[in-house]
Amino acid sequence: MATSSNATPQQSTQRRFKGCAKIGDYEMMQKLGEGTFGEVHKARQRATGSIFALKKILMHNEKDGFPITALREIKLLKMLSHDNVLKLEEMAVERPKAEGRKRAILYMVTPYMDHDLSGLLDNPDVKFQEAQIKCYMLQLFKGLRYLHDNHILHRDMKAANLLINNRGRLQIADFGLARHYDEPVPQRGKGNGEARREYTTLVVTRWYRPPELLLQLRRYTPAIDMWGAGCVFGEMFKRKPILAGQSDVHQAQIIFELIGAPNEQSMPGWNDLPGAESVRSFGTSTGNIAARFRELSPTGLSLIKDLMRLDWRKRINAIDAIDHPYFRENPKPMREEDIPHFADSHELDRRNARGQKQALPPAPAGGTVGGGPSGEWTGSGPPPHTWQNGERRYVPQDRGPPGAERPRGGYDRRPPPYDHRPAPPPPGERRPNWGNGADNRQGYFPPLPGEGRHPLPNVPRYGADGGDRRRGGGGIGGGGGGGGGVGGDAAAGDVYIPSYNDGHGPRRSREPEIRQRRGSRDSGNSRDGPTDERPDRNRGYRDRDRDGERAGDSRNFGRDRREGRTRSRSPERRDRNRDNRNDDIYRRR
Ligand SMILES: Nc1ncnc2c1ncn2[C@@H]1O[C@H](COP(=O)(O)OP(=O)(O)OP(=O)(O)O)[C@@H](O)[C@H]1O
Repeated sequence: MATSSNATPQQSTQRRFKGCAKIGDYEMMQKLGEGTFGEVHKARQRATGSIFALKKILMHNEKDGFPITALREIKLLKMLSHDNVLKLEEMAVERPKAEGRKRAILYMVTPYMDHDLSGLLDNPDVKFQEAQIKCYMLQLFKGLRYLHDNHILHRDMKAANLLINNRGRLQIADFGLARHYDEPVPQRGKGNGEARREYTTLVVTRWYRPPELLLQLRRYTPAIDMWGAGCVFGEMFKRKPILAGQSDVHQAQIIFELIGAPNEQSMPGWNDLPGAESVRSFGTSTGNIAARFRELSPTGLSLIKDLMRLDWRKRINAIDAIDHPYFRENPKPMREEDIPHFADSHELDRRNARGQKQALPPAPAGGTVGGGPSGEWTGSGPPPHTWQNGERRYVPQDRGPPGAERPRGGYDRRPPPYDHRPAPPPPGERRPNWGNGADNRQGYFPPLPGEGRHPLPNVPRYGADGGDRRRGGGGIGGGGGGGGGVGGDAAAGDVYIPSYNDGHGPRRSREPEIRQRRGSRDSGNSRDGPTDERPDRNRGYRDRDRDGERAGDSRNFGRDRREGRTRSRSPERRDRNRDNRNDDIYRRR
């Protein structure tokens, strides 16, 4: 009989990516989730009876072609193999039929996971014990250590992207925003280092977005994922997102209320970041994290503080987080097999249970965080930042010098001298081939619009006008510039506008119209204005789509693409079409 999660992660990580199946090989059972880019369905493989999750890659507008985020996710997941990273088993294709659809629909087939963390925390029947939280956090850190060690930034760390099964296994999912990290990987006891190249700041769902991204630091590091892990850690205790900002400015405000306002000591260089202007008036809060997390022991509090350090250079890395004393004190982390079983809980189930068709509105202003001083140490024993041990453990004070300077804009395919290549993977772990000597990382992933170099040869690009187009006059609301830009040098132009020569001569650059559109958006403080206030399900705001819009990519995707499409096709008709497509896949049962 098919049980849930027949395809165990352990087995699945050892199985090789198979290739492409037909959608008819699967029997659709129920919808598990829907996001900006995919709809996830539970399905039974007819031949084996095993249960899988099929993520249908939504093409909001067929003319736009295959979404670049899906392409990235597939490429990455095919390469990765770790117990705490969701495994892509195969792709399944649904061929076009005679009803007018020209393109095939593609599905990513992954092991079925009984819960996502967001759904689980939202389930009133589920109570987490601290030992269980420790077990999940350790697994999360192991997954992150594997990703970071392999030069991958996830860039969308949040509870809804952490999948859990009834055998206590946690896996990181949703790699649509992930990308290769072109810098030295984090080292034990040395925080997350510093980046030399620039990336787009328009990543990470707002409620989980770190302060440096809100202030538009482009040279960010794996520390952005560690901040998200800190938010998830807190969320497991509070059972709801701990920093539910209503706008980017508000997000920064509630972060500084919780952690303390930035200063040269707590966040060196913050004042020079493009978004600093908007937060200068926030006052001098000393933070209230100790009061907010009274349920945590001093070491637990020290872990959350280490994860949520404003200084991204000193934020704890995944290697050191695994070794944190919190995991050695009682209660000890529960063993995976001892974690109780729960009824399947996915974010969508919870939303349906509440009868919500649309996502919840975000928390009201200042609703969940803030009020009350007390950033000071209130626990018994020594302040957490002084802990040390004689072993090779986390030593917050000793960060060491940053790595050697890397030539700007360089796309040297040779391993740079500072590139600490990871040790060979343990049995059962697969690494992307850039970790195995074949350093083809550049061009491996198609860049999101606005960052990196285009992987395809001979595709002309526009927008490299030499100007720094960071918008917004230094305010958070102005939106960040895109990362890399042409040739990876954001300063040389952060607008990415591919022009596809369709045989009718070169397309005109859309730059003028983009400038115009930007101008109007900027003046309206658009990132915080009503047009941007679109809840991402009930988990904050999805920003990956802004990459597309911001960059003025003719292949605009995500929200903006859908908004564009709304002009010609009503939301009702769009929903009807989607429902029809769903009817179609379920009819095959
Ligand atoms: N393998 C799986 N097993 C069970 N549920 C899954 C699986 N993969 C995804 N889901 C469910 O579907 C939801 C959305 O999945 P995912 O985040 O991959 O899609 P997305 O379109 O990228 O969403 P988002 O817009 O939030 O990024 C998850 O939160 C989870 O509830």
